[in-house]
Amino acid sequence: MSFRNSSRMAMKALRTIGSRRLATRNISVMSRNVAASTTRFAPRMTAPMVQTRGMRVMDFAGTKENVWERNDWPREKLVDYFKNDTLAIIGYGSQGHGQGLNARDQGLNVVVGVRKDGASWKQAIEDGWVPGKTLFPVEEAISKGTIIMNLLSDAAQTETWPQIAPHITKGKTLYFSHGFSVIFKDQTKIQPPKDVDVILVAPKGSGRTVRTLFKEGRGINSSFAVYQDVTGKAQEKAIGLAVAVGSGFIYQTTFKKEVVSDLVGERGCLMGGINGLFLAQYQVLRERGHSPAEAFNETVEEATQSLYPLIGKYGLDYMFAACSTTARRGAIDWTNRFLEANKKVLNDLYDNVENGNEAKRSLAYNSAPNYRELYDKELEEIRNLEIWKAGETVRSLRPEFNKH
Ligand SMILES: NC(=O)C1=CN([C@@H]2O[C@H](COP(=O)(O)OP(=O)(O)OC[C@H]3O[C@@H](n4cnc5c(N)ncnc54)[C@H](OP(=O)(O)O)[C@@H]3O)[C@@H](O)[C@H]2O)C=CC1
Ligand SMILES: CC[C@](O)(C(C)=O)C(=O)O
Ligand SMILES: [Mg+2]
Ligand SMILES: [Mg+2]
Repeated sequence: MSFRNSSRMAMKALRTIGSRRLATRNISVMSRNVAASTTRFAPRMTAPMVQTRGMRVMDFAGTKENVWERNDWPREKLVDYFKNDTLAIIGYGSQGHGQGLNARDQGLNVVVGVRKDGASWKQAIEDGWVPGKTLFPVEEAISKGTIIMNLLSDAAQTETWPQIAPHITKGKTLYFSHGFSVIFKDQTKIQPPKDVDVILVAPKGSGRTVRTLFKEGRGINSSFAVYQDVTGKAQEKAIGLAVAVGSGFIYQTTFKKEVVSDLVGERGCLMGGINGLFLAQYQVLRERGHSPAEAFNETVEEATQSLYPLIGKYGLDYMFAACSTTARRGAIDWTNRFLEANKKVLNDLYDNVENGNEAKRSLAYNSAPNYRELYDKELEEIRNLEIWKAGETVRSLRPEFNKH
């Protein structure tokens, strides 16, 4: 069987995976297919080492970590567990929208709290939240909620805390999707009351993806953490809420570790780093006489359309194996140069996250009343860079946009 056929079959097999049980069965079929030409690059699955109710201890490359999964929280159990609760989603940005709609679709009691007549208020109405019934100004929503899910922007959490705090009364649960407000409390002044559970569920992906994966019947990976456990139920509640808002697998962390890794990740590989690397390569190719289309195809289009999805599905070794021996030789040889250069930058970044400099910058910038316009201006500048203008044209040629 040719490599192309075997990898196509492997892709198809992966797409059909609907549950862990199905995956376990399919994986051996898939491995056989891929093995025909790339024996050492067949996808592997790690079996759970221990299975107690609801929690698995998994071996991650030699380190054991606990993982919870949504299969242990079927919808009936969720509805029963939270039957006396009202989830108050405060803020309706990317996460408020994804988490709120998912929890509502799971059958839980959910209300949304945002500034009246702001952009989020209007969006919430479009998504079917009803003013006076399920959509309220922030303080009113908090007064109705038993689980207060603070999904305002991190800067707005600081700004609104003096108004919000008095409504976080004994017996309620305070929920965040980021360790930011609590960990950088020297700057945010957010000190949760002592008599409430304080938990975190942080989806490891955009709120838009939280919603789309849920609608596809899948779930996003999320982290959870407990900062304060007054009831003795904080952990169980966090895991239940993680499932309610659309998580598939749920990993344990602390508020500190979540916020530090998150701020590093988004400034590094996920957003800032990749932007910098794309730009650097594109500029070098252009400065050395290559056309915009060639530079874009060789930098972004091939990455996102061909190679990175292979990493996502099967791992880096599989992607390397799918490329030429010429490419592999060069890629392996040049890795260390990039590793060394980037580790310096990433260590610098980590220090600036850990010492609070990044939090300070983010709070200052995002507290500006015109923060949206400021970003719009910067994003407009990015959109107009030659690399992304060239990208628009390259994308327009894709079959889905070019039907004739
Ligand atoms: N974006 C993501 O995918 C992820 C976000 N997170 C975390 O989730 C939380 C929410 O983030 P995200 O969904 O991106 O939301 P945003 O950062 O986009 O915040 C949007 C909400 O904040 C409100 N808001 C902004 N300023 C104010 C203010 N001064 N007073 C009242 N409300 C205000 C907006 O209301 P209005 O429309 O009225 O201005 C809007 O509802 C954050 O802690 C973030 O770090 C975690 C994982 C991923
Ligand atoms: C990568 C950006 C993120 O941390 C996220 C989507 O996880 C965010 O803060 O939006
Ligand atoms: Mg993140
Ligand atoms: Mg983040």
